[in-house]
This record gives sequence, C-alpha cells and structure tokens, in this order.
Amino acid sequence: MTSSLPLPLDDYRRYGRQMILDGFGLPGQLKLQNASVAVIGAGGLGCPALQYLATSGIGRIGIFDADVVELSNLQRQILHTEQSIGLPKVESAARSLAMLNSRLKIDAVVAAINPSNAEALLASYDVLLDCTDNAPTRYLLSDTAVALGIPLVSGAAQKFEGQLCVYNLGSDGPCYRCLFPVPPAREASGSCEEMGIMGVVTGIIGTMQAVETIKIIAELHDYRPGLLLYSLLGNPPFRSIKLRSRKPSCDGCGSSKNRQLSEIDYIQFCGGPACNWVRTGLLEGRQGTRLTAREFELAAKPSASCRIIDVRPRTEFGICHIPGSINVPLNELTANPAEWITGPELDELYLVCRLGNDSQIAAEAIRSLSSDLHVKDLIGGLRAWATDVDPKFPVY
Ligand SMILES: Nc1ncnc2c1ncn2[C@@H]1O[C@H](COP(=O)(O)OP(=O)(O)OP(=O)(O)O)[C@@H](O)[C@H]1O
Ligand SMILES: [Zn+2]
Repeated sequence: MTSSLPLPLDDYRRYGRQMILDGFGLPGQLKLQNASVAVIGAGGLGCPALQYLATSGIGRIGIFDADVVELSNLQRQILHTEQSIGLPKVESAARSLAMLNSRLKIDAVVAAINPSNAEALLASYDVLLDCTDNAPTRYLLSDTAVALGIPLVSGAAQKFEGQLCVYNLGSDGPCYRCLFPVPPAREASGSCEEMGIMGVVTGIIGTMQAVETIKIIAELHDYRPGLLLYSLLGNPPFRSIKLRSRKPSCDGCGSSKNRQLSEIDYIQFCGGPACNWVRTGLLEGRQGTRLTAREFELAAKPSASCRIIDVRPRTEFGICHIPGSINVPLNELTANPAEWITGPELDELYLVCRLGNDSQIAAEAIRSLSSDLHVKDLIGGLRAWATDVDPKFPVY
C-alpha cells in the first residue's frame, strides 16, 4: 500500500535534521515548501541569503538584479565564481542554487526593481529581502512591502559593520520610513566600492536575513523585531535596539499615505543618484582643466615646480600610487588648501584620485585660492591611469 506523503520521499532525508526539531517539525517544513520569497540584489547580502534559503527547502525564490558579475565581487558574493564573471548575477546565482537544490523553483529576473515595476514584479511573493546597497531602493522596497502587505527583511553592510531589521511585520510592525523618515547623508551611505566592505560581514548579515525569513515563514518569529547592529570590531559584536510599533504619522505606512509608488521621486528624496536604476556619470568638468591619462603622463613630471597630489585616503594611497605623487587626503586638503601650495618655485599642481571626482573638488578648492598656479586633474582617476597608461598599475 502506498501512502500519500505531503513531501517527496527524498525530502524526509534531505530536511530531516531540521524536521526533527521541536517547534519546527513537518509543519515547519511544509510552510517553507509552500512559501515564495523575493531576494532583491544578488550581491554581498543576497548570495549568502539565497544560499541558505535554497538549501532550507523554500519552494520558490525570485532573484532580481540588473548587474553582471565582476572580479571585485568574488571577495564576498559567494554564489558567483571565476567562471561567471561577465554573466548576469541572477543567472550566475540561479546556476549555483540549482546545483544545491534541483527542485527549487527559481525566478531569475535580470532587472532592477524600480518604482514602475516593483509592485507587479513582487506581488506574488510572501516575503521580500532587501539585499541592495542604496537608499532609494531601500525606501522603494519598504513602500512596496507596505503596499503589498508583506514583511521586508532588510540587510545593510558597510566597512566592518552591518545592520538587520524586519519591517512591516504583522499588523503594526514599523516600516523603514517609521525608523528613517529622512535618508542618511550621501557620504554615509556609499556603495561597497566607495566605502569598502569586509566580505565576511555581508556573509553574517545575509545569513541572518535568511534566518529571519525562515522564522517568519515557519512562524517562529517574535512580532516585535529589533534593529540588530553588528560590528566585526565591537565587543560585544552584536547590539539590538527594540523597536516601537508603526508610527501613525509615518509617510510610508501611516494613515495619511495615499501615493502611488510610480509617483514618488525616490532618487530626488535621497539627495541624488545613487542606485543602478539610474547610474549617472561623473561631476561636470571645467573646460580645459582636466587631462586624460595620457596627457597627464606627459605633463605631470614631479619636481620643485611640479607637484602631483593624490587626494585619496591614506589607506588607499598605501595600496598603490603614481611614483613621485604625495598624499593629501581630500578632507585635509579642503580644510586648509593654502598649506599644500607653498614653495617658491611651485608652478603646476596635478591632482589625482581613484575615479576622477574628488580630484575635481580638490582642484576647485585650490583654484579658489590661487590664480597663478596651473591646476589640473586626471579624468577618470587612477582607474583611467591603469587602463590607458600603466596596465601594471593595480585596480581595486
Ligand atoms: N533597485 C535594485 N534592484 C535590484 N537589484 C539592485 C537594486 N539596487 C541595487 N541592486 C543590486 O544589489 C546588489 C548589492 O550588492 P553589493 O553592494 O554587494 O554589490 P556591487 O554593487 O556589485 O558592489 P560594489 O559596490 O563593490 O561594486 C548589486 O548586485 C546591485 O546590482
Ligand atoms: Zn512607517
């Protein structure tokens, strides 16, 4: 006689180690099996979150990201391999996940979530995971979770630190706007490329996003989540802040909200472009004051009359620099520009940075002091130097 089992026979062996846990059991496994979750961002946080969600037996996972895999991603984006460089991240992630769990249903969507597509693309999921890296998307996903009436498991990681919080949980869980009605300053919320990230920090936070998602689906969670703060250098490394319930006056989830997502200008609200649904170019350069890498190489020869100032932070200067250049980090230079243009013979000043933005700010600060000095900066920064002048110059 064959009995009809609620799970495929193999799954009893596959998930047995968690199914024997009191409080989880077969009902917990069935809840995971019947659940759909959407992971937005298949980068540092998305990869570890996806890995554990896939192996835990979630039935369907949507992956959304418009980016392709780069060498600099491999330090932390652990579903991507050297072979997947150049492939869309969602495709690379889906391939890795299929190897972990061939029965998992994966919706791999090569697209950035934006105000026009968010609700339509995410409506069929039970839980959203924010694994992205920019403020406009954080607000958009919070508003989308509120509009769809589903929880949002949000992660963030920068430098040595990470943050985890579940928003819009249950009938009175706060949304992201309840906690952060005003976006963080742009300087405090740059990308991993700008700010740096210890790879393993994203592993911890992304894995904890998977944990919270599993808890919500299996109904093991606390209805009053906290904001969890992690610092790799902290002692203790974890701190948790208890959250209040939803704010009645909140623009995102309060009683007065009545806006359509597509009408909200998230990018404007967050103080300018910072996300990949609109990537902008560099600062506008002043005509004739900027040099290509090849021009820079020919013109900038360090001597008593010619100085190359590299305005990157000291740690970055310590990684690599143009021979003969001196390091004056941008904040020090702009705090007291006069100090760096002393010297009776000094006639030409060349400014460099990593990508060609900070060097323009430094050049303007110096020009505001002296009109005699020839002040020029390098278009595209040391990236362009490595591409066009010195292929052995490290790119980081
Ligand atoms: N609106 C969005 N919709 C979907 N994915 C997004 C959105 N905004 C950001 N992402 C994705 O979130 C991921 C964030 O991951 P992470 O910061 O680790 O990667 P990265 O941007 O490749 O890093 P780096 O700053 O080092 O280049 C990226 O893959 C990015 O494409
Ligand atoms: Zn709110």
